[in-house]
Amino acid sequence: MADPWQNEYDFAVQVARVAGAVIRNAGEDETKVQTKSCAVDLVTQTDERVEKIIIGSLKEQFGNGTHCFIGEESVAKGEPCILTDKPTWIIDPVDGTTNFVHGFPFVAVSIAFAVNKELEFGVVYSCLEDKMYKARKGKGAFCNDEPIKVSDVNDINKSIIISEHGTDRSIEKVTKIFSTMQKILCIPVHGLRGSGTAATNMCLVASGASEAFFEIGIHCWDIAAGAVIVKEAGGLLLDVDGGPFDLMSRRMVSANNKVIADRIIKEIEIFQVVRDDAPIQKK
Ligand SMILES: O=P(O)(O)O[C@H]1[C@H](O)[C@@H](O)[C@H](O)[C@H](O)[C@@H]1O
Ligand SMILES: [Mg+2]
Repeated sequence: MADPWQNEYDFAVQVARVAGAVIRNAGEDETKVQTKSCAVDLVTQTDERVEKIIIGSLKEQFGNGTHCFIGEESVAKGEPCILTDKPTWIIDPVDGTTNFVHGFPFVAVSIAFAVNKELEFGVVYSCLEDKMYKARKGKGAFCNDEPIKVSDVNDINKSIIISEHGTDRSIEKVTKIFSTMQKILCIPVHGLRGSGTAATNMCLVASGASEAFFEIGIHCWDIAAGAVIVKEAGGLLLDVDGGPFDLMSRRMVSANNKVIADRIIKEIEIFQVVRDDAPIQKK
């Protein structure tokens, strides 16, 4: 049988490359900051422009009305964030907006595609490094067309773990986040890292540079593409309580193997976040 989503996959790679070039070439004016949910949740003209370019091209190519779109900036403007069974594109035009604004050199375009609520492929273009990560369900994961795989480290004491502190600065959440990081650091692990972009963090796990990345408070567009890439590189995804991974829950552990994942999960202090697909008035 012909591969049903190959055109979509190939096109997503092309669009991500175009989007990455727009980000790389953004002028000073296009890095001027506005804020969204709070003073440290940043957005620029570039985030909005790149999302329009991506969704515009996808609609032009596959625009017979059958495809749905969940994009970070569209959702910020009130579009629904509901994953249905329909073919759905899940897009973060600029993952690592804070990095982008500051010239901190990790910024990614993240494009995923789900059908029947199952992720079919993911593309993460780390555009300042010019690294194109991609994976298609059942077909392996690649960086710049070279196969990648997760690390084979089983010993937590020999691991590098990635986490992020996100944009919620309530003292209760920040305390839990740093308490978790302290406990993990003191296991001890070789190191704790964070690139400032969830999509890139997941690609670092997929390519074996880090054993695990976890975060509470990320959104589906930050991690959907990375989720396919980690899985196809031989890794796994779990909820922060060890249960099954739920893309809309804003909680995620991605790891090279179950031994490392379980050891990290033991230390995670969970706090409440509102699901991506919660009714808008409750957000
Ligand atoms: O908002 P963008 O798209 O830049 O993405 C987020 C990152 O991906 C998170 O890991 C990170 O923790 C932050 O929440 C950051 O906002
Ligand atoms: Mg993001």
